[in-house]
Amino acid sequence: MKQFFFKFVATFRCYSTKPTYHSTKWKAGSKKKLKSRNEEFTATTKRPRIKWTDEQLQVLDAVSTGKSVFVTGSAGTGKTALMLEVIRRLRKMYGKSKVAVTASTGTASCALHGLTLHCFAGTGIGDKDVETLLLRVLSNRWAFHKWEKVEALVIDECSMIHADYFDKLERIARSIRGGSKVWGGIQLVVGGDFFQLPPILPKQQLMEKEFVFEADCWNASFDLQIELKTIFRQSETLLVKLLQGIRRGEIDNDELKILEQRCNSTAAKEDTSAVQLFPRIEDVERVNQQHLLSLDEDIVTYTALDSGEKRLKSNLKLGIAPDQLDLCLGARVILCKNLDVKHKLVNGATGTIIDFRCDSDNGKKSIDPDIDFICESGSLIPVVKFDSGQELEIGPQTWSLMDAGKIVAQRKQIPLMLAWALSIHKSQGMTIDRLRTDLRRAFGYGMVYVALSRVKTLDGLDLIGFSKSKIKAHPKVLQFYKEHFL
Ligand SMILES: Nc1ncnc2c1ncn2[C@@H]1O[C@H](COP(=O)(O)OP(=O)(O)OP(=O)(O)O)[C@@H](O)[C@H]1O
Repeated sequence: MKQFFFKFVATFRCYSTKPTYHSTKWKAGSKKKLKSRNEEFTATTKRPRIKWTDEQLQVLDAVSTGKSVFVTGSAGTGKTALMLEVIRRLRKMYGKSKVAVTASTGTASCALHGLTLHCFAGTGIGDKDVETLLLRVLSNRWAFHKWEKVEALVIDECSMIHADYFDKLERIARSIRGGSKVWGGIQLVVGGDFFQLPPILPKQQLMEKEFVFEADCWNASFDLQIELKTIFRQSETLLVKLLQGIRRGEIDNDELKILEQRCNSTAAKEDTSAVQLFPRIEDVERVNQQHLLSLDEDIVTYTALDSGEKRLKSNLKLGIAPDQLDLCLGARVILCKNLDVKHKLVNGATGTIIDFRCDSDNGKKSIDPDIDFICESGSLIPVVKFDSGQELEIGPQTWSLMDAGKIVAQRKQIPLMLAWALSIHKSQGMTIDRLRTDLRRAFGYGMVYVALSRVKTLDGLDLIGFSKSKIKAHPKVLQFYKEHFL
């Protein structure tokens, strides 16, 4: 039986940028000598310099003076970029171990190198009453200790958190830490846009309160609630205006005509480099599998290698490298880890598999030896030609769940995913150059806005199954923004 020996792998610190898709077509050509191995790239990772806007500076100042802040804003206003700076400053203020970095989803928590909120809280999915959840935390030394000592709690993508769960966490924090202060005195920094995807409620669970801003403790939780207004992802005035209308569920006939012109363009249909977004995961898997099989090449399978504390391993499955990855020559892929920010080899960079190399081909073993356990077809390392032009062997990478500066669980896998299609849920937070989205099965609020707000230009957008009725903003969300930010 293959055995996995836990081995510490020095994980490099990457500045996590939001994924950006590049849609330049891969042109087949002569295979150039590979420029570098992954390891050589890791040293060059740098934090990009950002000139913060006045609104962003207001947030940073408030955070630096110990205030609790809620930051909202349209897609692409820099909420996550700001969160990364907030985290850096909080860590300077309190020390790394006293700042908990979390998000509502696995993907969002990975972008911040944090944990999911549920994982941090130690509550499980949080569906029990608060007394039961509190007992659960009290009997979990790890979780209890964290609640006791944390000074600042960062929560990103809060639009997907239930009001009820937020209230329960506040009660837990107060009970464990004592005193009468809201959240037991923890400084909160929460980010998200309620016009994007809402919380997913179990079918049988029709709750009176749904959005986290309806939580009883919401207003008392913050010293400052602020909406960022400057949009960075798009610069075309027309597109910005269009997206603002879609966000609020109101578009006029002229805007509708512009969107109808983006429907089913033949050029886009033929552009295989465009990323396809679907509301449902079944469609994503179907399209990716169809494309993979249509290439009629040998499939090479990679299975993730997990280690660490058992109760945390399930978190490794959320939003990062897949459990199983099937690749073949010609497969369209995206990177799901930052390898080198400076050279644009970042989470979300797209490319095509052009080769598989056996690690012993070049006479010396230089890629992680765990490739033997990950690759079922004999230590084959995929070679990707990125749309930016670079060719690179992609060896296994390590994802670590960190808590208070310590590694608590790890996954090793090839940092790639199939990229012909993605779910709209997965795309929240991404920037995509060339996008095709099939909205026929779109459901609920915010979905059309999330899908369309990924593109940077109107030219990069192709729509299928679009109709005005799919553009919907939740009345409670409209009311919340009217009360707080207009
Ligand atoms: N002050 C700034 N100046 C220039 N660019 C900025 C600034 N703030 C953020 N950005 C850039 O804007 C882009 C969008 O930022 P980011 O992804 O953080 O937005 P977001 O509000 O989190 O979007 P979404 O709601 O879709 O997740 C990123 O490329 C980011 O680096």
